[in-house]
Amino acid sequence: MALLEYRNVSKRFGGLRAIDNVSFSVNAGEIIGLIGPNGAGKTTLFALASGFLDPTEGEIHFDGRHTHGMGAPALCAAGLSRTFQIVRPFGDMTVLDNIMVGAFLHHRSRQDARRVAEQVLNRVGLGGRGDTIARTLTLSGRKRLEVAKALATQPKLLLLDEVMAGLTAVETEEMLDLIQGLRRDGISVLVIEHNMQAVMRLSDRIVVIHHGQKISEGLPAAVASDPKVISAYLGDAHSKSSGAASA
Ligand SMILES: Nc1ncnc2c1ncn2[C@@H]1O[C@H](COP(=O)(O)OP(=O)(O)OP(=O)(O)O)[C@@H](O)[C@H]1O
Repeated sequence: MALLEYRNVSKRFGGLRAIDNVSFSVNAGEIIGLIGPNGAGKTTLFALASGFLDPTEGEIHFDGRHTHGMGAPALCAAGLSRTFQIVRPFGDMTVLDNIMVGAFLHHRSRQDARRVAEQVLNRVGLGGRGDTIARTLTLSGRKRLEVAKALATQPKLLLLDEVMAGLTAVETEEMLDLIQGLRRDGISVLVIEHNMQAVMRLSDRIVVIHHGQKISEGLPAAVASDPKVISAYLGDAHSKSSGAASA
């Protein structure tokens, strides 16, 4: 069953068609990878699904509801939570207090929110760091905290925006284990990731966006050998290297 469904979605920013007639879905229990060159439209698709933006055309449905006009807080309460590419913890607060902010969505009492936050803290491998001031965490710790803040809202679907960027090989493996564990716990995942090896291993299916359009969708191996995908990435690399050469 589709948990999240983009139906012929377009989004214009003034004259720019950032998303152009995109359709795909995330079914319950799936991990879907969303890839594409820089500026392709991936973050805009996240913003559309999570209620930060509404489509100019088309519809998005989450858990059987048309999401237009719901806004981010209502979508989060309905079970869709996201992380941000730039990690932004409440820097002067402790790690546990950061996670409690998410837990208060469904729990009024401080005691209940704290209990949920402590479970999440252990779940993401930050057990023992609850009293640490958030801004003193390493990048890997801040990425885990970002996932923890989203998890504390007890989502059905988690949108993860580049949670492996900048991590070492070992930290990347740990993050892959964590995400696969979340799926085993019944959480579906849509992940934007530039680390190709990681996203190919993690995902059941991959959706490829280029210039706002979906150019490919399928099993990781099929997508990786799709000529349209190869050309989108090589074209992008080529234009970047030409830019670098002329700089
Ligand atoms: N609020 C906005 N106003 C105007 N243009 C925007 C806005 N948000 C995104 N864009 C433009 O929409 C296009 C898609 O951007 P988006 O950030 O979704 O790409 P992306 O695939 O997430 O890129 P990256 O991998 O570099 O993060 C870009 O051309 C971007 O400049």
